[in-house]
Amino acid sequence: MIAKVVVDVPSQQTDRLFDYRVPTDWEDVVKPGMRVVVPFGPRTIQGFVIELTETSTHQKLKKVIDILDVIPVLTPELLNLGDWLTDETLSFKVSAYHVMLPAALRAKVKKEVVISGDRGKLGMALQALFGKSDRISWDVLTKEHPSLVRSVQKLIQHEELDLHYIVKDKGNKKTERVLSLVPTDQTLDEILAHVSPRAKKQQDVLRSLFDQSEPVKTMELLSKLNTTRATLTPLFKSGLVIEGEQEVYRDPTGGKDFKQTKPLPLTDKQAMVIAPILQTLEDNKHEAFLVHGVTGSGKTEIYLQSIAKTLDNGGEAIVLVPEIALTPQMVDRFKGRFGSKVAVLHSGLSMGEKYDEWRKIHRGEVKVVVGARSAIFAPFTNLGLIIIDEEHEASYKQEENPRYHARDVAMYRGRYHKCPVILGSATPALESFARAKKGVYTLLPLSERVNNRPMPSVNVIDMREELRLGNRSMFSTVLLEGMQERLERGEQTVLFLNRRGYSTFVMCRDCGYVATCEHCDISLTYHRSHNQLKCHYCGHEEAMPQTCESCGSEHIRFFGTGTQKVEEELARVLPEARVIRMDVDTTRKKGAHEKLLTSFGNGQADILLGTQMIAKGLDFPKITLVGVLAADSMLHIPDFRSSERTFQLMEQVSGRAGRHELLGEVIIQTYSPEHYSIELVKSHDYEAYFEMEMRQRKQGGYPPYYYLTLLNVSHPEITKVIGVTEKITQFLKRELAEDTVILGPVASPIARIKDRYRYQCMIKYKNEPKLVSTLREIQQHYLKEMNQGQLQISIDLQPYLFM
Ligand SMILES: Nc1ncnc2c1ncn2[C@@H]1O[C@H](COP(=O)(O)OP(=O)(O)OP(=O)(O)O)[C@@H](O)[C@H]1O
Ligand SMILES: [Zn+2]
Ligand SMILES: [Zn+2]
Repeated sequence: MIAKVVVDVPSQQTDRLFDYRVPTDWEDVVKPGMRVVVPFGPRTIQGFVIELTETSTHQKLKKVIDILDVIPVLTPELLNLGDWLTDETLSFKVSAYHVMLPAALRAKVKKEVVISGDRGKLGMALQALFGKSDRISWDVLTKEHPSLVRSVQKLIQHEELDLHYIVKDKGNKKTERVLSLVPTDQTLDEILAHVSPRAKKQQDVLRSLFDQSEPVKTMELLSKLNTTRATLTPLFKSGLVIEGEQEVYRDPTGGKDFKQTKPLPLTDKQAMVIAPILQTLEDNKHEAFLVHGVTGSGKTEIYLQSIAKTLDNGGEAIVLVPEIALTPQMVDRFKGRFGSKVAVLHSGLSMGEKYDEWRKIHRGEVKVVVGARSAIFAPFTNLGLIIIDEEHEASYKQEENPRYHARDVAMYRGRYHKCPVILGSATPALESFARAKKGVYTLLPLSERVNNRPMPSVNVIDMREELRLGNRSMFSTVLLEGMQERLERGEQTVLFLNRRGYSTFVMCRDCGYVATCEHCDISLTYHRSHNQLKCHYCGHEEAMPQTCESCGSEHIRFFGTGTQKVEEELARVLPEARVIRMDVDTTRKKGAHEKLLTSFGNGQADILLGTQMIAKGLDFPKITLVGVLAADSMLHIPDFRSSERTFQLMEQVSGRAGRHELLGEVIIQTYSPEHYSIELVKSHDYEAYFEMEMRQRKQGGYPPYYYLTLLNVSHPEITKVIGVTEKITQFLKRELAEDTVILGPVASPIARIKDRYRYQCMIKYKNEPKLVSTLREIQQHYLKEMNQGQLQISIDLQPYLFM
């Protein structure tokens, strides 16, 4: 038997299948989707078995050296998906498979086969191999007793044996020690007779264990009986008690209890929206829905009840939430409804915790996954529903290879499993809403808040006018009065500072010199806590200069507004207000995010001040005022989506106000009050915004009217970068269709990062059948230079970042 293997070397030359002979003993063991170890040149490396065949066109095949899994880590569906992903994103096959798996599986792992059931079921040969021990090394098994692997695999499937991973790094599974009596048919009195009647504690241990059918945690028993390990030693010696290890799942929610919630009776509007979704679940068919529901319209309850129906049908569900919105409050809503059937995957988990969550999915122990982007690859085999909340979020696009969008993967899996995909948002991506209008997605509008609670009123303040009236503070008069009022009434304020593209840079007031990073063409950010300047691209740090580097003036100051500065200003103008600040600096510690939010929810603060991370998911009844400082800071980023992002963010932030009984008010401070992306937030009119923005996109030739591809070239030498980009542009112009637009070569908006110059070229097209093959040709042409030299060419077929 021949295994066709993708080896773990992400490069162009190795991006194909290699044939290896499967040792006869393992012909029944090896399955597609398993990881194996194979010889490759002088080394041995990991690989994925993709296919098994009987024949090979090659003579003299090398053999598979080791197998790393007993149950394939990639299902047949995921193997196909990997193929598709490779084509869609022009990435290497092995990168596509790796993105679907937890990082812990990449680490070098020692494994042990451990007896978890009845020793008697093992058969003679295995019993002999285990001897008195309850475990054997996987290496010893596969290297010295390859013929026993098949029976071990079967026994693992029947849960008589278990495979334990001993990872040296953090991906380790946690185990705890457990005690049990050595099986015997003696009565309790007979067992007790083995120890001295004066050894009370030993007797207590035996008595406690006698009543138990399951092993008991050592630590718990010792503390319950108020004794120490010394008590156990004679019991081990006399062979009455044995100690083993049992896997404990690390609990990413910290062992917190969840209040069980019941489905709410749906409002009429919610009922209308959920009906067609339930129907497709009933019919087992694929359909894509776009739930366009204003903030606070009860989208989450619709998700919850759709999931409940899916589980009733025996299916599984994936819920994607943007990383930033994967707040404890959000997770609680799913755990509260579905309890231990829910696994949670997000970047805050350690490698080991992620691995544990993934294993629960792989073993079918959970039915629902709530997670960020990569949770879309959850290895469910009976997927019944996929939900993407806040579907407009840019974080659903991965910005490294494979550069996939989770929405596309969701549609692929939805078609494969014949199940519905729900996209939900108050402010859908322009592309999605356009598709819904064309009927590609079924549009389900929810235009009112639950129980007809009004949308918050929005007041746009022109900060230029404030300045003219002599107000130099960062708070407009209206906002300051608004916050004062909330303080008096015991209500809460959320202050949002839009930091994207607007950092605290250092500038000389005399000559206008701006401190920039010496490796990157980007201004340095001032960090007050260490009085330091930091580059957010390469991490370079330097001390805050005393004098201007360019003219020597001492009038060098930092500009712009950071959360710390706002906090200081608040302390000055509203000294009695209790403020919680949430930004990268205050939430770095694990659990800090949750702590801050909980104390705000408990009313321990009057003002919550923060960046993007407070824009979503907050649902607190006492928030009646939302203030936005510098709404337009993002508008000037050179990106055709900057206006769309501004509108989406303003709507999201506004949505935090007045979600319950109390009325909400929003105050937006801006220097561009007339811009439609800010103006239209006043009326919360998404459709009007959509029409305006679509006109702009049509004019500029941007999505959804055109498709885009972005090619980025970088190298330490500028002449090299320009030369290569120029050649590529010429080639593209020759090869691609007449009406395809090719822009470039131009310097990237950030023209240098980490001492590498960056140039780009953009392709705009409507229909370009030759695109992928042409791009592959370019990759092939520069193959050697990219592998051996300093040249990098990255290709993004669906760019979201233009820096
Ligand atoms: N049928 C219902 N009956 C009573 N209350 C409901 C119902 N559905 C939802 N709610 C409540 O209304 C509030 C808003 O609902 P939810 O958070 O689901 O809205 P959403 O559309 O997801 O909002 P956002 O997009 O702003 O996050 C919540 O407090 C929720 O508990
Ligand atoms: Zn830098
Ligand atoms: Zn100067």
